[in-house]
Amino acid sequence: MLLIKGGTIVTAERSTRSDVLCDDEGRIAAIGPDLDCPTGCEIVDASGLLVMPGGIDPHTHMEMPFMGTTASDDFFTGTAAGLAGGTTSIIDFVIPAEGQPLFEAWQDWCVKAEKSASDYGFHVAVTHWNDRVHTDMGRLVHEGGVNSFKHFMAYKNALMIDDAIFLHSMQRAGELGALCTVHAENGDAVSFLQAELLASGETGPEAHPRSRPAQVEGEAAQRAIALASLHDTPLYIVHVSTREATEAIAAARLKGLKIYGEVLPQHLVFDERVYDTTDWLSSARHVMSPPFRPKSHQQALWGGLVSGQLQTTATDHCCFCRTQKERGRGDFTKIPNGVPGIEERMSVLWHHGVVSGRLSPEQFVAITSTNTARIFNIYPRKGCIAPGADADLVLWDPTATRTISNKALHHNVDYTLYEGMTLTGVAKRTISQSLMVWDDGTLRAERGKGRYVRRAPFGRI
Ligand SMILES: NC(=O)NCCC(=O)O
Ligand SMILES: [Zn+2]
Ligand SMILES: [Zn+2]
Repeated sequence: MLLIKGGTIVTAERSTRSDVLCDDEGRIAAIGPDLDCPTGCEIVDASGLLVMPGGIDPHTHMEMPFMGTTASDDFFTGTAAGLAGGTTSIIDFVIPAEGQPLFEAWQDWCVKAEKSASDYGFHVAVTHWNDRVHTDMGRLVHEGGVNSFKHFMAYKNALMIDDAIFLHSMQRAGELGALCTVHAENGDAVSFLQAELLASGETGPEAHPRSRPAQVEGEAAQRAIALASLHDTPLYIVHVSTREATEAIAAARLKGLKIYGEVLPQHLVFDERVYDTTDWLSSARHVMSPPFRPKSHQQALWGGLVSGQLQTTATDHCCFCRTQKERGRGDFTKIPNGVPGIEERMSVLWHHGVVSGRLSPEQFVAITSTNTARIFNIYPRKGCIAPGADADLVLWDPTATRTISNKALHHNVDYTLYEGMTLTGVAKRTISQSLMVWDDGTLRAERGKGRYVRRAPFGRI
Protein backbone atom coordinates (compact mmCIF):
# COMPACT_ATOMS: atom_id res chain seq x y z
CA MET A 1 0.00 0.00 0.00
CA LEU A 2 1.09 3.56 -0.69
CA LEU A 3 -0.17 6.67 1.04
CA ILE A 4 0.54 9.85 -0.90
CA LYS A 5 0.45 12.62 1.67
CA GLY A 6 0.29 16.39 1.47
CA GLY A 7 -0.05 16.90 -2.27
CA THR A 8 -2.57 18.78 -4.38
CA ILE A 9 -4.75 16.51 -6.49
CA VAL A 10 -5.34 17.98 -9.93
CA THR A 11 -8.01 16.42 -12.09
CA ALA A 12 -9.58 17.68 -15.30
CA GLU A 13 -12.25 19.38 -13.15
CA ARG A 14 -10.57 20.82 -10.05
CA SER A 15 -7.55 21.06 -7.75
CA THR A 16 -7.81 20.05 -4.06
CA ARG A 17 -5.37 19.46 -1.23
CA SER A 18 -5.86 15.79 -0.43
CA ASP A 19 -4.10 12.52 0.36
CA VAL A 20 -4.43 9.43 -1.84
CA LEU A 21 -4.29 5.85 -0.58
CA CYS A 22 -3.31 3.21 -3.15
CA ASP A 23 -4.13 -0.43 -2.37
CA ASP A 24 -2.19 -3.61 -3.07
CA GLU A 25 -4.41 -4.46 -6.06
CA GLY A 26 -3.13 -1.43 -8.00
CA ARG A 27 -6.19 0.74 -7.40
CA ILE A 28 -7.01 3.91 -5.52
CA ALA A 29 -8.59 2.94 -2.20
CA ALA A 30 -9.39 6.32 -0.68
CA ILE A 31 -8.98 10.05 -1.09
CA GLY A 32 -9.30 12.65 1.61
CA PRO A 33 -7.56 15.17 3.81
CA ASP A 34 -5.27 13.64 6.46
CA LEU A 35 -5.92 9.97 5.69
CA ASP A 36 -4.68 7.53 8.32
CA CYS A 37 -1.78 5.34 7.39
CA PRO A 38 -2.74 1.62 7.56
CA THR A 39 -0.16 -0.73 9.08
CA GLY A 40 2.64 -1.59 6.70
CA CYS A 41 1.76 1.21 4.33
CA GLU A 42 4.56 3.22 2.71
CA ILE A 43 4.19 7.00 2.96
CA VAL A 44 5.15 9.20 0.04
CA ASP A 45 5.65 12.87 0.82
CA ALA A 46 3.95 14.90 -1.92
CA SER A 47 4.20 18.32 -0.32
CA GLY A 48 4.74 20.95 -2.97
CA LEU A 49 3.75 18.46 -5.67
CA LEU A 50 0.69 18.06 -7.86
CA VAL A 51 -0.88 14.60 -7.91
CA MET A 52 -2.30 14.02 -11.37
CA PRO A 53 -3.66 11.05 -13.34
CA GLY A 54 -0.78 9.37 -15.17
CA GLY A 55 -0.44 10.45 -18.77
CA ILE A 56 -2.08 8.37 -21.49
CA ASP A 57 -0.38 8.44 -24.87
CA PRO A 58 -2.96 7.24 -27.41
CA HIS A 59 -0.57 7.24 -30.37
CA THR A 60 2.66 5.23 -30.26
CA HIS A 61 4.41 2.84 -32.63
CA MET A 62 6.63 0.52 -30.58
CA GLU A 63 8.70 -1.91 -32.69
CA MET A 64 6.57 -1.14 -35.73
CA PRO A 65 7.79 -2.56 -39.05
CA PHE A 66 7.69 0.48 -41.34
CA MET A 67 9.39 1.62 -44.55
CA GLY A 68 11.70 -1.40 -44.69
CA THR A 69 12.88 -1.25 -41.09
CA THR A 70 11.50 -1.57 -37.55
CA ALA A 71 11.03 1.23 -35.02
CA SER A 72 13.86 0.95 -32.50
CA ASP A 73 11.93 1.32 -29.25
CA ASP A 74 10.27 -1.94 -28.27
CA PHE A 75 7.32 -2.25 -25.92
CA PHE A 76 9.60 -2.46 -22.88
CA THR A 77 12.01 0.38 -23.62
CA GLY A 78 9.27 2.63 -24.99
CA THR A 79 6.86 2.16 -22.09
CA ALA A 80 9.70 2.43 -19.56
CA ALA A 81 10.63 5.78 -21.10
CA GLY A 82 6.98 6.78 -20.83
CA LEU A 83 6.94 5.98 -17.11
CA ALA A 84 10.04 8.14 -16.57
CA GLY A 85 8.13 11.02 -18.15
CA GLY A 86 4.86 10.50 -16.24
CA THR A 87 2.99 8.47 -18.89
CA THR A 88 1.43 5.33 -17.44
CA SER A 89 -0.56 3.95 -20.40
CA ILE A 90 -0.22 3.84 -24.17
CA ILE A 91 -2.48 2.89 -27.03
CA ASP A 92 -0.33 1.49 -29.82
CA PHE A 93 -1.26 0.51 -33.38
CA VAL A 94 -1.60 -3.00 -34.76
CA ILE A 95 -0.49 -2.81 -38.40
CA PRO A 96 -1.35 -5.97 -40.37
CA ALA A 97 1.25 -7.16 -42.88
CA GLU A 98 0.02 -7.01 -46.48
CA GLY A 99 -3.16 -9.07 -46.70
CA GLN A 100 -2.78 -10.39 -43.12
CA PRO A 101 -6.05 -11.05 -41.29
CA LEU A 102 -6.64 -8.36 -38.67
CA PHE A 103 -7.24 -10.77 -35.81
CA GLU A 104 -3.98 -12.58 -36.52
CA ALA A 105 -2.09 -9.26 -36.62
CA TRP A 106 -3.64 -8.30 -33.27
CA GLN A 107 -2.46 -11.64 -31.83
CA ASP A 108 1.07 -10.90 -33.07
CA TRP A 109 0.99 -7.48 -31.39
CA CYS A 110 -0.29 -9.02 -28.15
CA VAL A 111 2.82 -11.23 -28.06
CA LYS A 112 5.16 -8.31 -28.81
CA ALA A 113 3.57 -6.17 -26.12
CA GLU A 114 3.87 -8.78 -23.34
CA LYS A 115 7.14 -7.12 -22.36
CA SER A 116 5.47 -3.73 -21.68
CA ALA A 117 6.34 -2.00 -18.44
CA SER A 118 3.13 0.06 -18.41
CA ASP A 119 -0.46 -0.72 -19.28
CA TYR A 120 -1.35 -0.69 -22.98
CA GLY A 121 -4.10 -1.17 -25.53
CA PHE A 122 -4.34 -1.27 -29.32
CA HIS A 123 -6.03 0.43 -32.21
CA VAL A 124 -6.11 -1.99 -35.18
CA ALA A 125 -5.41 -0.67 -38.68
CA VAL A 126 -7.80 -1.55 -41.49
CA THR A 127 -5.54 -1.66 -44.56
CA HIS A 128 -7.73 -3.65 -46.98
CA TRP A 129 -11.30 -4.83 -47.23
CA ASN A 130 -12.94 -8.25 -47.61
CA ASP A 131 -15.39 -10.46 -45.69
CA ARG A 132 -12.64 -11.60 -43.37
CA VAL A 133 -11.92 -8.01 -42.33
CA HIS A 134 -15.64 -7.53 -41.62
CA THR A 135 -15.66 -10.65 -39.43
CA ASP A 136 -12.36 -9.87 -37.71
CA MET A 137 -13.50 -6.37 -36.76
CA GLY A 138 -16.36 -8.04 -34.91
CA ARG A 139 -14.04 -10.54 -33.22
CA LEU A 140 -11.64 -7.77 -32.22
CA VAL A 141 -14.44 -5.80 -30.57
CA HIS A 142 -16.16 -8.76 -28.91
CA GLU A 143 -13.21 -11.01 -28.06
CA GLY A 144 -10.19 -8.71 -28.28
CA GLY A 145 -11.19 -5.69 -26.25
CA VAL A 146 -10.49 -3.34 -29.18
CA ASN A 147 -12.81 -0.37 -29.65
CA SER A 148 -10.92 1.70 -32.24
CA PHE A 149 -9.73 1.11 -35.79
CA LYS A 150 -7.08 3.07 -37.69
CA HIS A 151 -7.19 4.23 -41.30
CA PHE A 152 -4.34 5.69 -43.33
CA MET A 153 -5.30 8.07 -46.13
CA ALA A 154 -1.54 8.44 -46.79
CA TYR A 155 1.34 6.04 -47.58
CA LYS A 156 0.28 5.07 -51.11
CA ASN A 157 1.18 1.50 -52.13
CA ALA A 158 1.68 0.64 -48.48
CA LEU A 159 -0.90 1.35 -45.77
CA MET A 160 -3.17 3.73 -47.71
CA ILE A 161 -6.81 2.87 -48.21
CA ASP A 162 -9.28 4.37 -50.66
CA ASP A 163 -12.58 6.02 -49.76
CA ALA A 164 -14.57 2.85 -50.47
CA ILE A 165 -12.57 0.83 -47.93
CA PHE A 166 -12.87 3.67 -45.46
CA LEU A 167 -16.65 3.73 -45.88
CA HIS A 168 -16.95 -0.04 -45.43
CA SER A 169 -14.87 0.16 -42.29
CA MET A 170 -16.80 3.14 -40.91
CA GLN A 171 -20.09 1.35 -41.48
CA ARG A 172 -18.86 -1.78 -39.73
CA ALA A 173 -17.32 0.21 -36.86
CA GLY A 174 -20.65 2.00 -36.46
CA GLU A 175 -22.49 -1.35 -36.16
CA LEU A 176 -19.97 -2.50 -33.55
CA GLY A 177 -19.86 0.65 -31.46
CA ALA A 178 -16.19 1.21 -32.31
CA LEU A 179 -14.38 4.47 -33.03
CA CYS A 180 -12.67 5.17 -36.37
CA THR A 181 -9.35 6.99 -36.28
CA VAL A 182 -7.58 8.41 -39.30
CA HIS A 183 -4.24 9.70 -40.53
CA ALA A 184 -5.51 12.47 -42.78
CA GLU A 185 -3.17 13.27 -45.65
CA ASN A 186 -4.04 12.81 -49.33
CA GLY A 187 -1.65 9.99 -50.26
CA ASP A 188 -2.18 10.38 -54.02
CA ALA A 189 -1.24 14.06 -53.82
CA VAL A 190 1.83 13.26 -51.69
CA SER A 191 2.96 10.60 -54.15
CA PHE A 192 2.46 13.01 -57.10
CA LEU A 193 4.46 15.76 -55.38
CA GLN A 194 7.21 13.36 -54.30
CA ALA A 195 7.68 12.20 -57.91
CA GLU A 196 7.75 15.80 -59.13
CA LEU A 197 10.36 16.80 -56.52
CA LEU A 198 12.58 13.78 -57.19
CA ALA A 199 12.39 14.39 -60.95
CA SER A 200 13.64 17.93 -60.44
CA GLY A 201 16.61 16.68 -58.42
CA GLU A 202 15.19 17.51 -54.97
CA THR A 203 16.33 14.43 -53.08
CA GLY A 204 17.15 15.74 -49.58
CA PRO A 205 14.97 15.77 -46.44
CA GLU A 206 14.09 19.45 -46.96
CA ALA A 207 11.86 18.23 -49.82
CA HIS A 208 9.80 16.15 -47.37
CA PRO A 209 7.60 19.04 -46.10
CA ARG A 210 7.18 20.30 -49.67
CA SER A 211 5.75 16.93 -50.68
CA ARG A 212 3.14 17.20 -47.92
CA PRO A 213 1.94 20.82 -47.77
CA ALA A 214 -0.91 21.91 -45.53
CA GLN A 215 -3.56 21.58 -48.28
CA VAL A 216 -2.82 17.86 -48.49
CA GLU A 217 -3.80 17.46 -44.84
CA GLY A 218 -6.68 19.93 -45.06
CA GLU A 219 -8.26 18.14 -48.01
CA ALA A 220 -7.98 14.73 -46.39
CA ALA A 221 -9.38 15.96 -43.08
CA GLN A 222 -12.36 17.52 -44.84
CA ARG A 223 -12.93 14.38 -46.91
CA ALA A 224 -12.66 12.11 -43.88
CA ILE A 225 -15.18 14.28 -42.03
CA ALA A 226 -17.53 14.31 -45.03
CA LEU A 227 -17.37 10.52 -45.28
CA ALA A 228 -17.97 10.16 -41.54
CA SER A 229 -20.96 12.49 -41.76
CA LEU A 230 -22.73 10.17 -44.22
CA HIS A 231 -23.70 7.85 -41.37
CA ASP A 232 -22.86 10.22 -38.52
CA THR A 233 -19.91 7.99 -37.56
CA PRO A 234 -17.65 9.36 -34.80
CA LEU A 235 -14.16 10.06 -36.11
CA TYR A 236 -10.84 10.78 -34.35
CA ILE A 237 -8.23 12.53 -36.47
CA VAL A 238 -4.67 11.79 -35.33
CA HIS A 239 -1.75 14.21 -35.39
CA VAL A 240 -3.60 17.32 -36.55
CA SER A 241 -0.86 19.73 -37.64
CA THR A 242 -2.56 22.45 -39.67
CA ARG A 243 -4.94 25.35 -39.35
CA GLU A 244 -6.95 23.83 -42.25
CA ALA A 245 -7.59 20.54 -40.43
CA THR A 246 -8.29 22.30 -37.13
CA GLU A 247 -10.88 24.55 -38.76
CA ALA A 248 -12.48 21.57 -40.51
CA ILE A 249 -12.82 19.78 -37.16
CA ALA A 250 -14.19 22.87 -35.40
CA ALA A 251 -16.72 23.48 -38.19
CA ALA A 252 -17.87 19.86 -38.07
CA ARG A 253 -18.26 19.99 -34.30
CA LEU A 254 -20.36 23.13 -34.62
CA LYS A 255 -22.68 21.10 -36.84
CA GLY A 256 -22.96 18.54 -34.06
CA LEU A 257 -20.72 15.89 -35.65
CA LYS A 258 -18.66 13.76 -33.27
CA ILE A 259 -15.24 14.62 -34.59
CA TYR A 260 -12.17 14.60 -32.34
CA GLY A 261 -8.65 15.88 -32.96
CA GLU A 262 -5.26 14.96 -31.50
CA VAL A 263 -2.18 17.23 -31.38
CA LEU A 264 1.49 16.32 -31.00
CA PRO A 265 3.72 18.51 -28.79
CA GLN A 266 6.41 18.60 -31.47
CA HIS A 267 4.00 20.34 -33.88
CA LEU A 268 3.25 22.90 -31.16
CA VAL A 269 6.85 23.88 -30.52
CA PHE A 270 8.86 23.30 -33.72
CA ASP A 271 8.18 24.65 -37.19
CA GLU A 272 9.36 24.04 -40.76
CA ARG A 273 12.71 25.71 -40.03
CA VAL A 274 13.92 22.36 -38.65
CA TYR A 275 14.49 21.37 -42.29
CA ASP A 276 16.36 24.58 -43.06
CA THR A 277 19.85 23.20 -42.46
CA THR A 278 22.75 21.73 -44.40
CA ASP A 279 23.04 19.03 -41.72
CA TRP A 280 21.39 16.11 -43.52
CA LEU A 281 21.01 13.97 -40.41
CA SER A 282 19.46 16.74 -38.33
CA SER A 283 16.91 17.36 -41.07
CA ALA A 284 16.25 13.62 -41.57
CA ARG A 285 15.67 13.22 -37.84
CA HIS A 286 12.71 15.58 -38.24
CA VAL A 287 11.18 13.62 -41.10
CA MET A 288 7.78 12.57 -39.89
CA SER A 289 4.29 12.82 -41.36
CA PRO A 290 2.64 15.22 -41.21
CA PRO A 291 5.82 17.31 -41.34
CA PHE A 292 6.73 20.38 -39.31
CA ARG A 293 4.71 23.33 -40.58
CA PRO A 294 5.07 27.06 -41.07
CA LYS A 295 4.89 28.68 -37.63
CA SER A 296 1.48 30.26 -38.25
CA HIS A 297 -0.23 26.86 -37.87
CA GLN A 298 0.79 26.61 -34.22
CA GLN A 299 -1.64 29.32 -33.18
CA ALA A 300 -4.53 27.25 -34.51
CA LEU A 301 -3.32 24.10 -32.74
CA TRP A 302 -2.97 25.88 -29.40
CA GLY A 303 -6.32 27.55 -29.96
CA GLY A 304 -7.87 24.17 -30.67
CA LEU A 305 -6.54 22.72 -27.41
CA VAL A 306 -7.46 25.76 -25.33
CA SER A 307 -11.00 25.91 -26.72
CA GLY A 308 -11.57 22.14 -26.56
CA GLN A 309 -12.05 21.77 -30.33
CA LEU A 310 -8.93 19.56 -30.23
CA GLN A 311 -9.10 17.24 -27.26
CA THR A 312 -5.99 15.13 -26.86
CA THR A 313 -2.22 15.14 -27.09
CA ALA A 314 -0.08 12.18 -28.14
CA THR A 315 3.46 11.71 -29.36
CA ASP A 316 3.29 9.42 -32.42
CA HIS A 317 6.43 7.99 -30.77
CA CYS A 318 8.10 6.12 -33.64
CA CYS A 319 11.87 5.91 -33.26
CA PHE A 320 14.48 5.43 -35.94
CA CYS A 321 18.20 5.62 -35.21
CA ARG A 322 20.80 7.30 -37.43
CA THR A 323 21.53 4.12 -39.43
CA GLN A 324 17.83 3.72 -40.11
CA LYS A 325 17.34 7.34 -41.20
CA GLU A 326 20.38 6.84 -43.51
CA ARG A 327 18.26 4.50 -45.64
CA GLY A 328 16.92 7.64 -47.25
CA ARG A 329 20.19 9.35 -48.11
CA GLY A 330 19.82 10.25 -51.78
CA ASP A 331 16.01 9.84 -51.75
CA PHE A 332 13.95 11.61 -49.09
CA THR A 333 10.94 9.37 -49.78
CA LYS A 334 12.90 6.46 -48.27
CA ILE A 335 13.72 8.15 -44.95
CA PRO A 336 11.71 6.22 -42.35
CA ASN A 337 9.02 8.60 -41.13
CA GLY A 338 8.88 9.06 -37.39
CA VAL A 339 10.28 10.81 -34.32
CA PRO A 340 10.58 10.01 -30.59
CA GLY A 341 8.91 11.90 -27.74
CA ILE A 342 7.07 9.74 -25.20
CA GLU A 343 9.32 10.69 -22.26
CA GLU A 344 9.34 14.40 -23.07
CA ARG A 345 5.63 14.92 -23.83
CA MET A 346 4.32 15.90 -20.39
CA SER A 347 7.15 18.33 -19.60
CA VAL A 348 6.97 19.96 -23.03
CA LEU A 349 3.22 20.50 -22.64
CA TRP A 350 3.49 21.79 -19.09
CA HIS A 351 6.23 24.24 -20.01
CA HIS A 352 4.80 25.49 -23.28
CA GLY A 353 1.16 25.11 -22.27
CA VAL A 354 0.81 25.84 -18.54
CA VAL A 355 3.91 27.88 -17.71
CA SER A 356 3.25 30.03 -20.78
CA GLY A 357 -0.25 30.73 -19.42
CA ARG A 358 -2.18 29.12 -22.28
CA LEU A 359 -3.60 26.20 -20.28
CA SER A 360 -4.68 25.72 -16.69
CA PRO A 361 -3.32 22.71 -14.77
CA GLU A 362 -6.79 21.16 -15.07
CA GLN A 363 -6.73 21.59 -18.85
CA PHE A 364 -3.29 19.99 -18.86
CA VAL A 365 -4.75 16.92 -17.15
CA ALA A 366 -7.63 16.90 -19.62
CA ILE A 367 -5.41 16.94 -22.72
CA THR A 368 -2.74 14.56 -21.42
CA SER A 369 -5.00 11.96 -19.83
CA THR A 370 -8.69 12.41 -19.05
CA ASN A 371 -10.02 13.33 -22.49
CA THR A 372 -8.16 10.38 -24.00
CA ALA A 373 -9.59 8.02 -21.38
CA ARG A 374 -13.09 9.29 -22.15
CA ILE A 375 -12.77 9.21 -25.94
CA PHE A 376 -11.34 5.67 -25.92
CA ASN A 377 -13.76 4.45 -23.24
CA ILE A 378 -11.37 3.60 -20.41
CA TYR A 379 -12.67 6.33 -18.07
CA PRO A 380 -12.96 6.21 -15.03
CA ARG A 381 -10.54 3.28 -14.76
CA LYS A 382 -7.89 5.56 -16.31
CA GLY A 383 -7.59 9.34 -16.49
CA CYS A 384 -9.26 9.75 -13.12
CA ILE A 385 -8.35 10.09 -9.44
CA ALA A 386 -11.19 8.44 -7.53
CA PRO A 387 -11.67 5.35 -5.37
CA GLY A 388 -11.69 2.30 -7.64
CA ALA A 389 -9.66 3.90 -10.43
CA ASP A 390 -6.27 2.44 -11.33
CA ALA A 391 -3.52 3.86 -9.11
CA ASP A 392 -1.66 5.30 -12.11
CA LEU A 393 -0.45 8.68 -10.96
CA VAL A 394 2.22 11.24 -11.59
CA LEU A 395 3.60 13.36 -8.77
CA TRP A 396 4.41 16.52 -10.65
CA ASP A 397 6.84 19.21 -9.63
CA PRO A 398 5.38 22.29 -11.34
CA THR A 399 8.38 24.52 -10.72
CA ALA A 400 11.39 22.21 -11.13
CA THR A 401 13.34 22.70 -14.34
CA ARG A 402 15.46 20.36 -16.40
CA THR A 403 17.41 20.65 -19.60
CA ILE A 404 16.62 17.84 -21.99
CA SER A 405 19.55 15.68 -23.02
CA ASN A 406 19.31 12.42 -24.89
CA LYS A 407 21.90 10.90 -22.58
CA ALA A 408 19.46 11.19 -19.67
CA LEU A 409 16.43 9.76 -21.50
CA HIS A 410 15.38 6.12 -21.42
CA HIS A 411 14.13 5.51 -24.95
CA ASN A 412 16.11 3.33 -27.35
CA VAL A 413 17.05 5.90 -29.97
CA ASP A 414 20.06 8.14 -30.49
CA TYR A 415 18.45 11.57 -30.35
CA THR A 416 15.70 13.73 -28.94
CA LEU A 417 14.01 16.57 -30.78
CA TYR A 418 14.26 18.62 -27.58
CA GLU A 419 18.04 18.40 -26.99
CA GLY A 420 19.16 21.42 -24.94
CA MET A 421 15.62 22.72 -24.31
CA THR A 422 15.14 23.83 -20.69
CA LEU A 423 11.68 22.98 -19.42
CA THR A 424 9.82 23.84 -16.24
CA GLY A 425 7.59 21.04 -14.95
CA VAL A 426 9.00 17.62 -14.16
CA ALA A 427 7.58 14.19 -13.34
CA LYS A 428 9.15 13.73 -9.91
CA ARG A 429 7.57 10.35 -9.24
CA THR A 430 5.41 8.02 -11.30
CA ILE A 431 3.12 5.42 -9.78
CA SER A 432 1.80 2.58 -11.90
CA GLN A 433 -0.52 -0.06 -10.41
CA SER A 434 0.27 1.36 -6.92
CA LEU A 435 4.02 0.87 -7.41
CA MET A 436 6.57 3.67 -7.49
CA VAL A 437 8.22 3.00 -10.84
CA TRP A 438 9.97 6.37 -11.28
CA ASP A 439 11.39 7.86 -8.13
CA ASP A 440 13.17 11.16 -8.57
CA GLY A 441 15.59 9.93 -11.22
CA THR A 442 15.53 6.20 -10.47
CA LEU A 443 13.59 4.08 -12.95
CA ARG A 444 12.17 0.80 -11.65
CA ALA A 445 10.27 -0.22 -14.75
CA GLU A 446 9.59 -3.94 -14.78
CA ARG A 447 9.55 -5.92 -18.01
CA GLY A 448 6.14 -7.54 -18.47
CA LYS A 449 4.46 -5.72 -15.60
CA GLY A 450 2.14 -3.80 -17.95
CA ARG A 451 -1.34 -5.19 -18.53
CA TYR A 452 -3.42 -5.28 -21.67
CA VAL A 453 -6.33 -2.88 -21.15
CA ARG A 454 -9.49 -4.16 -22.79
CA ARG A 455 -11.72 -1.37 -24.06
CA ALA A 456 -15.45 -1.97 -24.32
CA PRO A 457 -17.37 -0.74 -27.36
CA PHE A 458 -19.36 2.46 -26.99
CA GLY A 459 -22.93 2.39 -25.85
CA ARG A 460 -22.54 -1.00 -24.19
CA ILE A 461 -21.43 -2.16 -20.74
N1 LIG B 1 4.07 9.79 -38.21
C1 LIG B 1 5.10 9.21 -38.76
O1 LIG B 1 5.86 9.89 -39.43
N2 LIG B 1 5.36 7.89 -38.59
C2 LIG B 1 4.55 6.94 -37.96
C3 LIG B 1 3.40 6.50 -38.80
C4 LIG B 1 2.30 7.51 -38.79
O2 LIG B 1 1.71 7.77 -37.75
O3 LIG B 1 1.97 8.08 -39.82
ZN1 LIG C 1 0.19 8.95 -39.08
ZN1 LIG D 1 1.47 7.37 -36.01
